[in-house]
Amino acid sequence: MLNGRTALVTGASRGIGRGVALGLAAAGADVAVNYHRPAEAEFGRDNAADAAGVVAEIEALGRRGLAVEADVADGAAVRQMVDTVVKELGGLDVLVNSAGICPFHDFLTMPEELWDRVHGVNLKGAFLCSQAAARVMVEQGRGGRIIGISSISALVGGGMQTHYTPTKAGMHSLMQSMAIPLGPHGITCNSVLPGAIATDINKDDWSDPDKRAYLDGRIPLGRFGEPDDIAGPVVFLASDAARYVTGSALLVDGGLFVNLQ
Ligand SMILES: NC(=O)C1=CN([C@@H]2O[C@H](COP(=O)(O)OP(=O)(O)OC[C@H]3O[C@@H](n4cnc5c(N)ncnc54)[C@H](O)[C@@H]3O)[C@@H](O)[C@H]2O)C=CC1
Ligand SMILES: C[C@H](O)[C@@H]1OC(=O)[C@H](O)[C@@H]1O
Repeated sequence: MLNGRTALVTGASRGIGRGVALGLAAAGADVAVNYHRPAEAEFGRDNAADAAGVVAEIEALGRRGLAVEADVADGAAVRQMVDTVVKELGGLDVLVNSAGICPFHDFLTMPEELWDRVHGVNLKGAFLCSQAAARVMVEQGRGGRIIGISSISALVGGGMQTHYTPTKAGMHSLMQSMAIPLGPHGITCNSVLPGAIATDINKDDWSDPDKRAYLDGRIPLGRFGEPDDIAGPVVFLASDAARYVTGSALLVDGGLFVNLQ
């Protein structure tokens, strides 16, 4: 479905970003894997090594892969990253904004700096990457696809996520508004809204057996999601099959949202 296309996935060293990157490669795309070097290791991981591993998996699928380092909240680094992707892989057709953080925190004691950090990565980062990618796509003149990994949390609240859920609602709103100026260029902009997907972002929160049991009991399909469950919907939105889909949201949550009682 994506033969001959080139994609960039942000935050693709692990989790949903990695799953999406591999799904895009399996569908025929060459894929750039964005990673960043945080001040302190995230979940004890080596992001550069993890990103190199994802590139090796992409190459094992017969596609070209490229690891590109950039903090998505840093505009100059983002623009340099996009330039590198175009130079090394020959163009850019698909951008998936997956980079994101969600350190759970109480609202009343939340420091302003944490709000700024979460918004910088999750929302400003998506704006910076989308703007840099769209500039290339417009110049290329062959259309394009921009996909934001929003969340079920764009639709409902989280008591320990008052800094986070607005960024997920904002991700979807950003895609909706970008769809308007980019439509005449054949560039579609859509959101995917995952539910509860087993990745590092949830590792601490789901270590509470009661929380895990609560969520598990609310999912009609009877299991937590995996990153692979997000790859297929993203491949669809990135493909020609979704050529008339823009400004839309695709909820991918196993039924979690609708199952109130
Ligand atoms: N896991 C879940 O249940 C859900 C996750 N999401 C969203 O999915 C996206 C991916 O999250 P997960 O894969 O679950 O988490 P994860 O923690 O496994 O992966 C997050 C990725 O973003 C990268 N990242 C963090 N800060 C960055 C920065 N400044 N620059 C570049 N990369 C950065 C991390 O290094 C990592 O590769 C996030 O946007 C999150 O909000 C949405 C709904 C549910
Ligand atoms: C971090 C959360 O546990 C995860 O990310 C989201 O967007 C949803 O709230 C998931 O539960």
